Amino acid sequence: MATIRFDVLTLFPDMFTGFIQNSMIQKAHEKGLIETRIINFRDYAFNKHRTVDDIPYGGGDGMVLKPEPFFEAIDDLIDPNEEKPPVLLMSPQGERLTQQKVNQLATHSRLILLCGHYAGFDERIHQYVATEEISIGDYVLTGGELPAMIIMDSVSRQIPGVLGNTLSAQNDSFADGLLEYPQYTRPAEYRGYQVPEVLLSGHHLRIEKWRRQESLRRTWERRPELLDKVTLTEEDRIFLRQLEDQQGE
Ligand SMILES: CN1CCN(c2ccccc2CNc2ccc(C(N)=O)cn2)CC1
Repeated sequence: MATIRFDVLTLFPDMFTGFIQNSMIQKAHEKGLIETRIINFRDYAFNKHRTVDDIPYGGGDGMVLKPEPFFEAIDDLIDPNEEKPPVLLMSPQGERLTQQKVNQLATHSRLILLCGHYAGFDERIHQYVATEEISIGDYVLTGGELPAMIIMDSVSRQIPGVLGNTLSAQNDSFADGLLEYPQYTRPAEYRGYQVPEVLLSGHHLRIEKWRRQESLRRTWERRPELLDKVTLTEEDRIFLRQLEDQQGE
């Protein structure tokens, strides 16, 4: 029994082959934790020429995705007696994707993702097919396929058992709201560039402290607005005050 299933409606199913085969999703597939169905919504364009798009009413450039294929596909995918799963429309006008949103999406057993192209979707798809709209960021893409893969990747990571060591999903920086601390590996010195001594010390408490402080420092330097949402210990506050004092100098 898969713990989550992704149904993706797209005109470019081949875009997903490499992504699915070369990611942890493949292993999760084999473990039966994740199922994916990539569906070409042109298969649901039952008009004579199987067209999925048409010119916009009111004039203007570009082509708009017709409602029919999406309504027909959803009717085929969703059993009317079942509770309707989230139908996510990937668009620049959507709610910004955050780790919190990802975690919430991961609680569902099924997600349907709508990938648009051309000039976008007929509004009736937004209104009556999609249950919510998601944007991966404030920039324009040619289609919703990459945003759909981002949803699949980020949500899959939150499914227990998908990542080998479940700890790594919980320890993700965004899980505690801070940016990730610096990582190092061998050699300890390379072209004169040294790995911080503390990491070679084997003192786990000192290493943990150093990592927490480096997460705080990096967040303070690059994304200070994230600090408002983080639960800080007294020790954290002391460290941040030191950073502020140093900046004052
Ligand atoms: C020139 N316009 C063509 C139509 N398009 C559009 C409009 C509506 C839905 C999907 C798309 C596909 N594009 C996306 C999709 C998502 C994102 C995101 N940020 O999540 C950015 N772009 C917007 C751009």
